[in-house]
Formats: sequence, structure tokens, C-alpha cells
Amino acid sequence: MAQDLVDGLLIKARSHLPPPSEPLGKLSKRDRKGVAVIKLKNPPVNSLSLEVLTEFVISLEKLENDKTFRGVIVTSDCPGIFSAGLDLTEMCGKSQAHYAEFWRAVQELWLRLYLSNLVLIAAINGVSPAGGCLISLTCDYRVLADNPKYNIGLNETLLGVVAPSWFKDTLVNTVGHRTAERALQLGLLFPPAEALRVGMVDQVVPEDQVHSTALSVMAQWLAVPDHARQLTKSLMRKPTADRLVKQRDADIQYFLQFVSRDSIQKSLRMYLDKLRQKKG
Ligand SMILES: CCCCC/C=C\C/C=C\C/C=C/C(=O)SCCNC(=O)CCNC(=O)[C@H](O)C(C)(C)COP(=O)(O)OP(=O)(O)OC[C@H]1O[C@@H](n2cnc3c(N)ncnc32)[C@H](O)[C@@H]1OP(=O)(O)O
Repeated sequence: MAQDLVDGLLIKARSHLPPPSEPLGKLSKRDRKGVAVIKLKNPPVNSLSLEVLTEFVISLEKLENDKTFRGVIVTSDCPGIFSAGLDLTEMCGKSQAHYAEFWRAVQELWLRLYLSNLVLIAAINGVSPAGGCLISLTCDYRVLADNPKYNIGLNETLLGVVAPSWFKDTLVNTVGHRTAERALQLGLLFPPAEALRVGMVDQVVPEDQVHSTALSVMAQWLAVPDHARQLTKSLMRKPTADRLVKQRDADIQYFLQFVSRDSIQKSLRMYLDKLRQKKG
């Protein structure tokens, strides 16, 4: 059975963890076939807080170093939401030191995912704006559930912020320059059929088939010898990653200056307020 291929690894935010005795990320070694599943679990919306980013990196590092694993399926444990993107509360009203630490963690996760030697398949089972979309774009293949609510894209401009150059590069490398330019300027969130048409995802399948499809795709990718696939991936991606690696500190300074502006803080606060008021 396909499910027998899969091992489980759950990323949780500490605040939602049960007893402290339990490890933060669980990595079971029962799997024999070398495929792990990373399920994001930071309710209610899988926002990427500093803690989740850090835990994600640690989990990936463990998998990279454990030679029994050759592939990872990245998915969500929050119904209807793959990830709401970067945690906006980490970018509002905090200290410069906090912004710097947060941004370094965002960079680190992107670099780890984008250059991972593992085969990464995104099983996108929910809406995925901005940072959520970025995570899926770093994967080698994206399977999206066919639900009209499951929009995907880099919508930063709609928040009054700007997708950094390496977010932009990741999108350009996936959908091409013209589609990326239009999508980024307009902050477009694509419904499944559109996302497939522009190449933002590779496959759209009924919701109950996302996981099994990701597993079938994984089998196809794992049929290729690792060394040849990994070197090819590096050839394709390293030049893009190197652009950030060469100027990580400058990129952090740029982020600090940008996010500390009164106008940006105001935009982010207004956006958060709008989200919060939606309910009431
Ligand atoms: C040239 C210079 C470049 C330098 C770079 C500088 C700056 C760029 C910086 C960053 C790039 C930004 C990347 C990002 O990822 S920003 C995040 C973008 N995300 C979004 O726009 C999604 C926002 N959320 C939603 O649309 C919805 O929440 C949802 C995901 C569709 C889910 O909807 P649902 O109705 O199910 O839930 P609620 O909306 O009621 O939300 C529940 C609860 O969660 C809070 N919340 C939602 N999203 C976030 C988030 N991203 N961060 C923090 N908190 C979030 C929401 O406010 C609710 O909170 P409450 O307290 O009311 O329960």
C-alpha cells in the first residue's frame, strides 16, 4: 500500500505542544522506503513564526543527515490551510534584534529547502499565500487539491509590502518572467485551475487524492539515481541561491530598514486588524 511508504514528522509550534517531555519535532524511523512527511501544524492558520521556521529547519537537517531518507512530502495538518505565510505578528511592533533574527530564520529555511538534496514534493491541501506559496515553490513538484478556496500566490503587494528578490527569483524560475511580473505586481492569488495553467503548480487533483498523488510522483522522482538528480538540481538552483548567500547580512539590513518604516508598520497593522475584524 502506498501509505506504507510514508513516515511521519510533525512540526508543531511550542505553544500548541502537549507535555514538554514530548520532542518538538517527531522523527520516527519506522520507514524503510525513505520517504518522510512533514506536516505543518501551527493552528489556526499555520503561520510561519520564528519558532516554526526554526523547527522546520531542524527537522529538515535531521532528514538530510539521515541517509535512510531520500524524499519528503511537505503538507499541512490544518484543514483548508497549507500555510498563511510568514507570521505577521513577528514583523509588527518588535525590536530590530527580533526582526533580524526572524529574517535570518526565513532566509535559512528558504536556503535549506531550495538546495535540499532530498526530493521535496508539496502536497498542497489548503490556501497558500505569500510565504506559504514560497515553501511550495522551493519543492521539486507541487500537487494542489482541487478546491476553489485553495488560492496560491505571492500576494505581498496587497499587504503593502514587497516580495524580496529571492522570493521573486523562486517564482520567476517556476513560472517565467512575464507571469511572475504580473503576478507579483498585482499580488495575484491563483485558484487551482489558473495556478495549473500558469505553471505555479504541476498537478491539480481531487482533494482526497493529494497525498496518494504526491506519493506516486515521489516514486517517479526516486527512480532517478540520487547523485545525478542532486547534481542536476544544484546546477539549476545554486546560482539563484548564491545570490542570497553572498549578501545575507545586507539582505537582513534591507529588511530591517524596510519593515521598521512607519508606513510599513502601519500597513501591516491595518492588514492584521482587517483579518481580525473579519470575524466580528
Ligand atoms: C524591496 C524591499 C524588500 C524587503 C523585504 C521586506 C518586506 C517583505 C516582508 C515579508 C514578505 C511577506 C511574506 C508573507 O508571507 S506575509 C503573510 C501573507 N499572508 C496572508 O496574506 C494571509 C493572511 N491570512 C488570510 O488570508 C487568512 O487568515 C487565511 C489564511 C485565508 C485563513 O482564513 P480563515 O478565515 O480560516 O482564518 P482567519 O483569517 O480568521 O485567521 C485566523 C487567525 O489567524 C490570524 N492570521 C491569519 N494569517 C496570519 C498571518 N500570516 N500571520 C499572523 N496571523 C495570521 C488572523 O489574524 C486570525 O487571528 P485572530 O487573533 O483573529 O484569531
